[in-house]
Amino acid sequence: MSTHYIAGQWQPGLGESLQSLDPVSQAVLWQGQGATAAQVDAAVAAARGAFSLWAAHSLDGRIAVLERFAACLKSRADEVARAIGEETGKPLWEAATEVTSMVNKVAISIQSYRERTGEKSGPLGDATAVLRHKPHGVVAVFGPYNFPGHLPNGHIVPALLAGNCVLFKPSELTPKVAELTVQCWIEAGLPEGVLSLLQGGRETGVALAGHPGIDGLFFTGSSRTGNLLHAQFAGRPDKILALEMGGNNPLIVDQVADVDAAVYTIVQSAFISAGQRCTCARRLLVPQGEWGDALLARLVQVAGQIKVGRFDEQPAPFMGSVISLQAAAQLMQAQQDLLAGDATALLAMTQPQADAALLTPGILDVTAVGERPDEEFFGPLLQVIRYDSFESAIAEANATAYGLAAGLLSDSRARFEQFWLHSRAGIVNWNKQLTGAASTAPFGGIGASGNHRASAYYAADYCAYPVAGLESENLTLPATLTPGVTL
Ligand SMILES: NC(=O)c1ccc[n+]([C@@H]2O[C@H](COP(=O)([O-])OP(=O)(O)OC[C@H]3O[C@@H](n4cnc5c(N)ncnc54)[C@H](O)[C@@H]3O)[C@@H](O)[C@H]2O)c1
Ligand SMILES: O=CCC[C@H](NC(=O)CCC(=O)O)C(=O)O
Repeated sequence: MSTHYIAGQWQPGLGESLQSLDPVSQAVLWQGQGATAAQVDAAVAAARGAFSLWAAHSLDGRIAVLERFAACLKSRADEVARAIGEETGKPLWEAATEVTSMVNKVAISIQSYRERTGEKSGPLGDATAVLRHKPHGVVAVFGPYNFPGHLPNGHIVPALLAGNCVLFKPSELTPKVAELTVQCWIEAGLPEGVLSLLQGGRETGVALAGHPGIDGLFFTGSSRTGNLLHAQFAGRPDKILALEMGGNNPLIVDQVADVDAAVYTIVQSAFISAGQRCTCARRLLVPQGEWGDALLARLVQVAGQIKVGRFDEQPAPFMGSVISLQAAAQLMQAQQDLLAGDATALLAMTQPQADAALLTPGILDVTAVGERPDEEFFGPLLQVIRYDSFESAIAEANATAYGLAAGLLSDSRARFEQFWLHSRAGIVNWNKQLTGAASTAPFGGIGASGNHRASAYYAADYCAYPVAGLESENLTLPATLTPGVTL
């Protein structure tokens, strides 16, 4: 069984049994065994062995491999999109956009590498001041399930471009997409050992994160896991750790002229990917009063008509399933807990079939809930909070330990400027949906959402370290010697 790719060879796993399931039909899509600590050791050793040659490759040589990878993905786009749809449940149209993002990541990373971590030099006295960048060495990449192709790719592409060797541990819920991605790297001609694929869950993750042979770890996933990794890396300033984590993202609605535009933007913010994007709006802040009541009535009407269905259903649904029956059950429980604590269902989230992870959009008014949980409910469950002044809406928006994305829908520039000044988040949008961030911009959050190492366009920054130097072709005595030295 080809489960792991280690030292240029596909090999079976020797660890825990793994299966990935179609979240709707529960059909088995992939099965194998996770990588053991010994297999992690072998992959780290292969990467260490491959590092100096890969780092010494010319930049053009590494770019050529990346471009062949992008070409392979393009030629297998339908197959990869289908695997994404099957494993995550997201509709095919959306899975296709994920593959496009993966392809585009290559050109964007090359541009970013040159701009942010390329070479610079200039005269300084009788020498040349030179700035170059070097790769860290061997880095681990941990991916989440919600973008099983695009998000690990957002670490892997810039890491390889900078000359690092990579140990890729995808989410245990999406091994098939990871396998297809690695097949493309192999087809692109990546030298042996430069990239390994280690499938597995927590056990494999723990073995890899704690391995003394890695120089860094680039993580995208939940704040819970990210915090564990942060604690594990404490006292290790020699290792680089980039954490891209979750959010409890606020979206403030001001009294705007175009109600339908507001409703559409809220739907795209809260319910795309069945609410399984780190940037999804979790808290909708709506003014008290008649205008706010009318906006919510329209939102409930539109959200109640959203088409939910299997990833390959035709006509296409807007929302697919959540990742698993377990995730669906947890979300249903979260809704029940909120309702038990004084929330009101404006539109109850439902699970129409007990044996499928399809959920319909849910909208709860939680204004009356005394102690609102500052938690990320990673699914189609939107919490509404009514506010009485714009200042109190901003305060409410900031009432979170997270700080990933925040947005404002308002016709007033002055209000946007006030919001921008006071909001605490790495992404601050105005009259645009919170989701769908551009790869040509940095992407990261503050607070519990990240550790100040933004990804996307700024991923180049954590993939290489700067080396500054003073250089001169000849060693010469300076014209004036310092006092007290005679030659
Ligand atoms: N900020 C971002 O860029 C971003 C992007 C996408 C998703 N996310 C977040 O990711 C979460 C959803 O993804 P998920 O559920 O797959 O995240 P997760 O934290 O459960 O898993 C992420 C990865 O960590 C591994 N892992 C889990 N426990 C581990 C441990 N104890 N030690 C080592 N590795 C471990 C998993 O196997 C997986 O590969 C959401 O919270 C979402 O907001 C953030
Ligand atoms: O689920 C979290 C990420 C969602 C996505 N963000 C990006 O794609 C950032 C750009 C990049 O990483 O290249 C979104 O905002 O929808």
